Amino acid sequence: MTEADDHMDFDLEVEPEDEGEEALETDLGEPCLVVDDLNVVYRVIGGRAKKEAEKQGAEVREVKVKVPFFKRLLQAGRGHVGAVSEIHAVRGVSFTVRHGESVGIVGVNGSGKSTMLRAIAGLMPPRSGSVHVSGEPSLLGVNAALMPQLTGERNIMIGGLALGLTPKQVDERFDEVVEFAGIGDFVYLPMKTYSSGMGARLRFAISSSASPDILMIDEALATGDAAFKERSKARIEQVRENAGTVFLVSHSISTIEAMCTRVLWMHQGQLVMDGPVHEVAEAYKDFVRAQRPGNRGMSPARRRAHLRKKAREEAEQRAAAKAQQKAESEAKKAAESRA
Ligand SMILES: Nc1ncnc2c1ncn2[C@@H]1O[C@H](COP(=O)(O)OP(=O)(O)OP(=O)(O)O)[C@@H](O)[C@H]1O
Repeated sequence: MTEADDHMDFDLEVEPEDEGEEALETDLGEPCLVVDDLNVVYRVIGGRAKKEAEKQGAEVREVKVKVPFFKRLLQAGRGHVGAVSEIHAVRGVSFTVRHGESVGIVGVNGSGKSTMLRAIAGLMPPRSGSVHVSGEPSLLGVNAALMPQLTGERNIMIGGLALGLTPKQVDERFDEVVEFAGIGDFVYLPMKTYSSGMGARLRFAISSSASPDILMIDEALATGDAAFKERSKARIEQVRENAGTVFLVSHSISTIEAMCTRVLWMHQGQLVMDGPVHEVAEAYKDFVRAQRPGNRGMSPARRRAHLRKKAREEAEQRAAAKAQQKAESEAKKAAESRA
């Protein structure tokens, strides 16, 4: 992958453990989350974050910050801190989610997936728009509470308490959380000594231990082996059966297909598609393939011709299927009238 392509690190391969797997359909309840015209903006100083965001296609603009006269006097001779820019990470996103839904979020690097989850969890104030949640949004609440300098053991207690469990309930679930995270005796060491995968798995294990109303999983599943994924899937189904809602951000489309019923596709901070898992997954895969270096070289005219040909083929397939259906139903009617 070249540097220019490194924001496209998604995975279209079907993982062996995801082969043929689909999320269970459950009865959907009342809406539990309404995101209404959400806009989230980061303010950054200096050029690095700005450049990175521009490379990822985010909307970036320089802002003029008025420095009061006395501050300018105080800073005189100290050099300036650099230009201030605003990165518009989430742009006018609206959707509603019902109890029991399992929602995947896809999009290339920097498309705003994590920022949106952070805003839903109340960790990022929106610039405008609103998020209405009924119930307790989990994971990130726990993330905020955890402390890297403390042992996994202490963090399980802190995280459990943050999720509303009593100390006795945390004690009862301790072994299960450690086993789920697969971190063994590391649980007695400070979390800052963990690999990023171990940390992510422990956070997921803690967050899902209290059957939260809304469970948010940001890439944690990518850090586990097949057995961890299997345990996660069972945990996700359990949360949904208790009418909870699951959000899953993943770069692995097969993980999303195996675990979600609905997908939101974000691009450059905007919601470009929201629909049933297979519909959005197919459209996203097409987009990813078209972005691959070989295909990106296609001239606009050739790409248009390619898309026209594809649309024609699909229309022909649909017409053939319809004709066959009609012929079958006429044959059936004829057979019935003969009988
Ligand atoms: N803490 C931050 N400060 C400034 N800009 C940020 C910060 N976090 C994210 N951004 C910028 O906001 C935009 C959206 O980033 P975000 O991390 O939400 O995207 P993402 O889709 O989750 O990406 P990835 O798949 O790489 O995790 C990007 O342009 C990113 O550079």
